[in-house]
Amino acid sequence: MLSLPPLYPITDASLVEPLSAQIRRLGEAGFPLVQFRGKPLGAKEQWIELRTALAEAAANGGWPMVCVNDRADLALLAAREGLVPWGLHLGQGDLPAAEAKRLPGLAEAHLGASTHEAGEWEAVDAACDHAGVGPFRGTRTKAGHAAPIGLEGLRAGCAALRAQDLAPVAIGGLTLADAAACFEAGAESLAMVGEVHRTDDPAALGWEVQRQRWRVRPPFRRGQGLAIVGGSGAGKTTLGRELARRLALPFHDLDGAIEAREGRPVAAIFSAGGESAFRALESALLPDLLATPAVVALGGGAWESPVNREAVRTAGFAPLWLAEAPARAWVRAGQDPNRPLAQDRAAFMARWAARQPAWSLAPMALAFGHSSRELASALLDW
Ligand SMILES: Nc1ncnc2c1ncn2[C@@H]1O[C@H](COP(=O)(O)OP(=O)(O)O)[C@@H](O)[C@H]1O
Ligand SMILES: O=C(O)C1=C[C@@H](OP(=O)(O)O)[C@@H](O)[C@H](O)C1
Ligand SMILES: [Mg+2]
Repeated sequence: MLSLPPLYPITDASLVEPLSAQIRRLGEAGFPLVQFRGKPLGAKEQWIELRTALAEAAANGGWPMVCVNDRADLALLAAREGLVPWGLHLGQGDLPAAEAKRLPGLAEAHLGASTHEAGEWEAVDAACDHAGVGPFRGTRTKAGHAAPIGLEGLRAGCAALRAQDLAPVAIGGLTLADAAACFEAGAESLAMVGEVHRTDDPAALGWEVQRQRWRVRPPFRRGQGLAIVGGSGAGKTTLGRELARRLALPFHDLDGAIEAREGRPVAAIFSAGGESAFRALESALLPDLLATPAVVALGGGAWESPVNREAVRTAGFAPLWLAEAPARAWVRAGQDPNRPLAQDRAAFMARWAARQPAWSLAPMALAFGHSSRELASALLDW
């Protein structure tokens, strides 16, 4: 099943703040995925805002990922400009997902559907990998919506979607107080419009919703090995060491193991043999670190290799994507002399954007500005 963030914010076109500014602000707050919903604005304004948002995200490591609501035409236009959105969310009356998938540039886009009742829950277009289930309750952000489904409807909808391997997204007037019940009912993610724009601290809201999800569905089992993946400077090594200490498991840093084996720093390995020499060492050493349960922090590029991903999977380790905002990671890792691929900001961001689809295969952990210690506590609070 597709891995989604616990909280999925949606833009609100009734606000004074332009949609592109909302997306930038939510990305900076730490949200990896935001839905661009431009209704009821006209096509011209929606297009300007969408293009601005996607261009800004592209220059910032592909963060946040943007899912376009309704407008396959605008998603297509964006793709034609090389600004392929993360996904496209289609309502019952919009272009069918299977047709949208045929549009040039959108073959890889994540397609979502809106579902409101039995019948729709069981018959989602096979081109989709996630779907909204709602409305949970009546909401003022959407006029003329379907009847509220409540907790029982949500439970039935989520079960039907999960049976089709679709990630269920609860939607419709949700607040923080609903989070635990919605996750218990089977939601993978909570989509919010009102609550996320009402609060003056969306990061705190995102953090609390994430805690609720982890309490209901821990991201790994006790005793199970953990493989932390994500970009350079995300905090993988720091979090990994902290988690291992608390779990009383050994800690291995893949870069550290390589340096110990080679007797020289990462930068020296890169300057002597280039990136390919370093990648060969990563793949050769990783299986040793996965031999017994441990917390393993991978380097920023290690998860790109299908061989390494398979090694983690066959070892029974739980992968965890430490999904940090790349701008924040750059402040920490940028121009570190021992991180050869973190020297030029534009190259760092382009690499981040290219790697994000692979990282996002793993369940994510979001820091929202919290320390590694706080993140470790939240991850183990079950
Ligand atoms: N959650 C965090 N908040 C603030 N600083 C952090 C956090 N996690 C890591 N750091 C700091 O950022 C730098 C990079 O962290 P590191 O663990 O080496 O990242 P990675 O292994 O993902 O490249 C370190 O100086 C570390 O102390
Ligand atoms: O991004 C990358 O490809 C790299 C990241 C580094 O690890 P961190 O993610 O711990 O910085 C290290 O493996 C090497 O410099 C290459
Ligand atoms: Mg590291």
